Amino acid sequence: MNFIDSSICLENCMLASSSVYRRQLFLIRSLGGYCCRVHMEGDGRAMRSSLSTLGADAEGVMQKITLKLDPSLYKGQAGKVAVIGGCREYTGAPYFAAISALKIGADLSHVFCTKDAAAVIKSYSPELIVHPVLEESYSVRDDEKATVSAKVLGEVKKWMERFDCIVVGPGLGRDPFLLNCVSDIIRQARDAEIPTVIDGDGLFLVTNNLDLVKGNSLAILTPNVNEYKRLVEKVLKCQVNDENAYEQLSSLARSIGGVTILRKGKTDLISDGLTVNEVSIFGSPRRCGGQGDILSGSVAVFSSWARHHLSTKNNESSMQSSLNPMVLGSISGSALLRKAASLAFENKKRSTLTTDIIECLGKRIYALHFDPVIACQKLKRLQLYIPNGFASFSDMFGQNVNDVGVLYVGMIILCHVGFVDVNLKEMFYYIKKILNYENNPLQILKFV
Ligand SMILES: NC(=O)C1=CN([C@@H]2O[C@H](COP(=O)(O)OP(=O)(O)OC[C@H]3O[C@@H](n4cnc5c(N)ncnc54)[C@H](OP(=O)(O)O)[C@@H]3O)[C@@H](O)[C@H]2O)[C@@H](O)CC1
Ligand SMILES: Nc1ncnc2c1ncn2[C@@H]1O[C@H](COP(=O)(O)OP(=O)(O)OP(=O)(O)O)[C@@H](O)[C@H]1O
Repeated sequence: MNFIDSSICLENCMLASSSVYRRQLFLIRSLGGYCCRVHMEGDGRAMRSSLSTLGADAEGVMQKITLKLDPSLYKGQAGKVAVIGGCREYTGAPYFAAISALKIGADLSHVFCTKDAAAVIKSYSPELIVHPVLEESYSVRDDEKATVSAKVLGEVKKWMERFDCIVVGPGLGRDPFLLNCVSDIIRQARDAEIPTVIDGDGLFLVTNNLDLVKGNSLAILTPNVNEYKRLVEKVLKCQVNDENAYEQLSSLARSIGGVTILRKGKTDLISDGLTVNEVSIFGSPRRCGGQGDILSGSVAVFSSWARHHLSTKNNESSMQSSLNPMVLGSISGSALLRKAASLAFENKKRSTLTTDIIECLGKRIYALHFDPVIACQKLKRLQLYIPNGFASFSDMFGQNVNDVGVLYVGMIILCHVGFVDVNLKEMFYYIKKILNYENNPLQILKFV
């Protein structure tokens, strides 16, 4: 009997000893990885597994893959995404997904929806590029269907290759004619090798037509509790088994040919069939509708950035190719949504709505770029400006130098991330980061 500390949930030892496994483990850790403890029995089967993931680790992944703001970039290089969704009933969902992508940092965000939904979505935001191209059965005669369907596909095709990622499903509805057209769009994206996040009614569609995603490693499915249940029943022909959640998820992803699945819930679980990762950062106790839509928009942006990040690390190219950008994008999207939801809840409590969470996305991304080196430089500079700062702090608070130092760092951190956006728990996380930095001025402070 042995324990393996890994980011991979395995069904047999052969996989555990594979070079792919070891590479993934090494690389995920070097990206700020997370820890999954799988309990292996003598015959190599994973009998019981428990994951322990630190929020900060998922944040580390997010921080590494987040595209740096760079003056040499031109419009579009930070990401172009499209949401395929929005019908008579649902206009909020595609808006939430598309606007979240923009707020996180994508340059352009498109929505392909029905004519009924388009005017409404445009009225929510002038930032979105809205294409009123989808049709529902009620607006198309039977004899027109083939022509209309070809026209819809043609309209989307004109744009498809420009996108870094598409999200299919938020607020799509379940009209059979519309879903038929969307099936063609999913095939088109696959042919063009465009990463595709499938959410909401898109999952209803692919669960009944698995061939649409089977074997597509650029597809990410983001099922909620109902959608996951339907997928498990359809693919694995059994019930959801939470005792065996990691193995079941991994087996589901493998059965659909290596797609990435982000199983949403109290803890988000992410698997591409080879690895299982969890994100359990504290989010919000509010379960208002639309949070899954924010997630799908976020995952789209982060997956694009992860692909970019891995493709530009030339010196490590052979190793980097072992990492799945879809998994990294899913981890990051989940972490960001949860952190934004937690901040929104701090401000709005029970009245927290999806739009409040969206407003917190940017602040959360900004807080990510906390750099202990820069913070320490600022700290040193501040000492020059307030030469008696430490003494006066001591006088004021009657505390010893270490406490004063911590307060001092706390002040800098608060300045750095913008006073209101850091809760106490996070402040300690940042302070810890500074203390771990070898040139930190607190080393000097200890001797003052
Ligand atoms: N503000 C907005 O615009 C928002 C819009 N949203 C959008 O709503 C859509 C559905 O997403 P959701 O997450 O409510 O679906 P989910 O939990 O699987 O189903 C719950 C129950 O409802 C039922 N059911 C659903 N659709 C049905 C249909 N057309 N016709 C009949 N039954 C249907 C379903 O039944 P079942 O599938 O089990 O038969 C289950 O029992 C999706 O497009 C999403 O993006 C959300 O993002 C929230 C914010
Ligand atoms: N019990 C929970 N505790 C904390 N966070 C949760 C919980 N359940 C879901 N979440 C978070 O909310 C996000 C959305 O999950 P949810 O299950 O609400 O999706 P959804 O039903 O598809 O959403 P939507 O209303 O947009 O359709 C998930 O990524 C997850 O991080």
